[in-house]
Amino acid sequence: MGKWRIAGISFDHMHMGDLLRQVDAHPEAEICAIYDPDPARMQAAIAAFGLPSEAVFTDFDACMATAPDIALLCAATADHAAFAERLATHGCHLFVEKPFAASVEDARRMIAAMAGTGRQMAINWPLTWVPSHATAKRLVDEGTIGDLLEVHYYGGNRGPLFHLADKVEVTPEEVARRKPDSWWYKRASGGGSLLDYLGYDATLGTWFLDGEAPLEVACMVDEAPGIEVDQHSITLCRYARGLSKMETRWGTFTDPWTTQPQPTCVFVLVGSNGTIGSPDYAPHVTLQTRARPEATPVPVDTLPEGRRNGIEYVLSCLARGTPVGGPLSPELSLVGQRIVDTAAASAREKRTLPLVP
Ligand SMILES: OC[C@H]1O[C@](O)(CO)[C@@H](O)[C@@H]1O
Repeated sequence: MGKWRIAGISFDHMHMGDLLRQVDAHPEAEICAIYDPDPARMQAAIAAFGLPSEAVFTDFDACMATAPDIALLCAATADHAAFAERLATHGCHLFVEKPFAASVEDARRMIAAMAGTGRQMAINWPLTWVPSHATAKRLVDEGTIGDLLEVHYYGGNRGPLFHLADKVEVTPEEVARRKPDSWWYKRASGGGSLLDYLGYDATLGTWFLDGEAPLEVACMVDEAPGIEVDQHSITLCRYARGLSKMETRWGTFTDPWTTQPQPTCVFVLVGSNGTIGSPDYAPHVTLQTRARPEATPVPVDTLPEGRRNGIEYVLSCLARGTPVGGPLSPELSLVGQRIVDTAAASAREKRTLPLVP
């Protein structure tokens, strides 16, 4: 078989540049087309990957006429469902960059659109491929900390406009210039830290908990004057096994991939026989067990080929004809989306709510 032909649809989310880099680096894949209504937003990718003008489109249908095997979707969150419905008619697999959707209803529209096409949909959560979190999941699955009882997460960054693809930094002056027009700060586009980040915590949390869903959810968001979206949210989830909490923040003191801020961006997993601390991008996780209660660093695993990033993983599943699993599966991501929707409703109504169906 020839190479997987992959089209990049929409450059709203800066991760399009990172995903195209993963495609470009993959020996069995090639970028066949990119699409965005605004040519300026595609310039960096055109230059980085030497894309010819025939592969660059400002018209969606013309782009899809290249008949890609896989479409990568990096649209504003509120546009995921409409794009998925259009893409599903083109017979390609769909790779959606996080988050899943703006609502459970939209997520189910996406699942319904892809059902019966014979093609797969994957929702990529990049933190899945961070070695510390993958190592934490392995340790949980191996029973190292006994039964998992609590998941705690603090996640975020200085704000979505402070970096571009490849984590290229943007100056505070440029951030201030872009902020008034940016989709990230518009409610109707699916902006805000809760929609951007809670899906991470909720979906990876559900992965650590082997798919178990909470019973009820309570959430509070900040209300900054002059900003219509939240930049900080704290969510409590009551599971049959106890309480977990998930916090999202745009406005961390530093970006965790440059210098870990305080509070640390981290998953803390508490089990019946131990605990694991897994900071984003850390070279080791910290393990406590009953036999060895002192905090012990465990070097992170080297992720094997096929599991080093979302593109590698999805291509390896497609090559083997197996369904995508873990956090990338629509089933698990839908549980995360149900937590996100319940949290958003809880914050609006200022009360605890049962998990939405
Ligand atoms: O907050 C904006 C974006 O920044 C990241 O943390 C890293 O690129 C993404 O996961 C998030 O969607």
